[in-house]
Amino acid sequence: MTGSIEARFRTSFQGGFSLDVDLDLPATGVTALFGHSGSGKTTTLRCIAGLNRAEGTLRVDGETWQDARYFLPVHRRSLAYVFQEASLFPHLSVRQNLDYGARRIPAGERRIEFGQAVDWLGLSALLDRRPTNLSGGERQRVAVARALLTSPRLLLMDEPLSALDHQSKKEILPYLEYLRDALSIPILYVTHSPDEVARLADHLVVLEAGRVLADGPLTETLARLDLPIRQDEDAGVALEARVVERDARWHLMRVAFPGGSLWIRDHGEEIGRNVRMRVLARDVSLALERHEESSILNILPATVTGSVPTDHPAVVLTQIRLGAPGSNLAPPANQNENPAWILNGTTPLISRLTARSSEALALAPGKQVWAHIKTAAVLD
Ligand SMILES: Nc1ncnc2c1ncn2[C@@H]1O[C@H](COP(=O)(O)OP(=O)(O)OP(=O)(O)O)[C@@H](O)[C@H]1O
Repeated sequence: MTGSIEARFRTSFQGGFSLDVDLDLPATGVTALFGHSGSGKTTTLRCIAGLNRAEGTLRVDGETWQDARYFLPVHRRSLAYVFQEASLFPHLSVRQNLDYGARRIPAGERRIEFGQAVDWLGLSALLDRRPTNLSGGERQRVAVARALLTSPRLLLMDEPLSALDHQSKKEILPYLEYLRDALSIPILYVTHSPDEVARLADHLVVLEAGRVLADGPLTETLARLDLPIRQDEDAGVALEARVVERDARWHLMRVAFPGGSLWIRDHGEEIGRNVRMRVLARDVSLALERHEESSILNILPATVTGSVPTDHPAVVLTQIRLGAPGSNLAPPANQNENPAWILNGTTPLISRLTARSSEALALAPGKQVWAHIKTAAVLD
């Protein structure tokens, strides 16, 4: 794949850490850089910003910012950087802080106008306030708006929520989701929060010890069984689905995605809207039969694609693919799978089950199964 950001860097520090990454990242949406502390996330962003002078190549949208003979200095790189703590001018009002961002760009080159940034980040009621009178979440919203007013071609965010409490994170996330969908520029977003990855990312890069362990679309990468991101109790997959049907009597809505669809609690979105959902491995069980008498509403045909042990010998994680080509399970009789409600393609899920069940069902790659999905949550 040739993305809009091609970044290859090699650098090492006294103390032993070395970074060696080779990334092709998409032109739009949020790419999360995820990894444990010290894996090289911030160093990668700093290399992109030109704050660290690594060996390598950087091309953004076809324009070379760095190669063996050339190094575009930091201040000439069309990017904005949002840090953990908003660094606003305390003696200026919110409006003046925002103007400061906008002033750096000649009027003819502005791609994002003042009013638009204020709207996107919900700042109109705060414009005359001083940063010291704002909450941490509000300050971060101002910092993001100020960054956007520099009309960057690339937005870098380094753990922008990690200094905020739970409530402030909850309040700011919808703004970031909105930006992800509204902006036509790529956002590189450093985090070590799996929740933020699931909510915000479209593309996921996993770093470990300065190397790229994985680099791919969100759902596929979260479903990989060989990455540290899946280690904890909350292993699962995040996916984008479309609301296709509503059952008003039972307060349910059906959401469709490549290879399947699910009935979930009605969340109020209109038909045709996209929602982001998480399906946790512990909510997916596997069976060789479609248990019609089960209380479980969502039973989908799938194919086993892999399995790994976990930290506990009783438990394994199994990867399946919904709607896998070649599935020879009979289509469900009644309520579930009208082909019109399934988008083309396949979706991977992870199931958490006991090693005993896995052996009893003789689960192995290629085996056709029924996935019983107990619950799936819309992320908000
Ligand atoms: N200027 C420097 N000189 C020496 N070592 C450095 C320098 N900058 C970073 N390092 C080291 O490089 C490694 C990677 O650091 P980096 O900040 O990129 O990690 P990170 O994944 O962003 O971590 P965190 O999640 O804790 O922010 C760390 O071991 C760090 O100590």
